[in-house]
Amino acid sequence: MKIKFCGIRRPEDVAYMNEFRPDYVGFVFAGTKRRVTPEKAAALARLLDAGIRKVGVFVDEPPENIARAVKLAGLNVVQLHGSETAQGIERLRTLLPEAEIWKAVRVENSGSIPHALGLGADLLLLDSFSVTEQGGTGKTADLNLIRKANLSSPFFLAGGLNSGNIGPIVREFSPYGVDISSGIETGGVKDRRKIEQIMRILRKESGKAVG
Ligand SMILES: O=C(O)c1ccccc1N[C@@H]1O[C@H](COP(=O)(O)O)[C@@H](O)[C@H]1O
Repeated sequence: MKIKFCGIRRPEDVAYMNEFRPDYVGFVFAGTKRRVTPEKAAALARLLDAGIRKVGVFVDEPPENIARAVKLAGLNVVQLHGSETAQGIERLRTLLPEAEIWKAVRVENSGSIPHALGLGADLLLLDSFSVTEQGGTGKTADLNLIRKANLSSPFFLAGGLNSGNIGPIVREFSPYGVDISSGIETGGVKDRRKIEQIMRILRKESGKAVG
């Protein structure tokens, strides 16, 4: 099972990533408290272990701006967390033929996942829905809707995952990967102890069932 830690924005956060080595780290380019500029992401990316893949999180950003950030910071994956369309994704593929494209689904109702499956992304990332925020909410996704969707393609699971709930959730859903942001923070900043704790749980779970 792949592990992504999101919302990296300080050199200390990069040091924690290099120590615990998730598969992916995410830089948030949307206008939230975790936002970094492409230049800042590039500076942090230079400190990151070369074996960790870099994800850029964007919300309804024009494809040309996304392409600029990807090239500047050397990102491997684009995570689209807004209401992006199939045409937007097609345009991104033309601009960034090498990048993986993930579509985040803020799971609101039974139509959310089927709609996203038709957009042509490489992978879906299932997150919680909120009227006021577009991601990084710390709120658990609607697991009943995810259960009912019975997805047959690999997906990332996100939304309020933390050391208290992640074990049973990954056991039930066997996601391709998990994405955690709020659950490894204390007082709005990444917390080394929480990262260590969650890595311990995920390594144990991977050894057990998820592979
Ligand atoms: O983290 C953010 O601030 C953010 C802002 C806008 C869009 C997405 C964002 N993060 C993504 O949100 C999910 C869930 O995060 P959490 O664990 O519930 O805090 C995750 O995929 C982040 O990449």
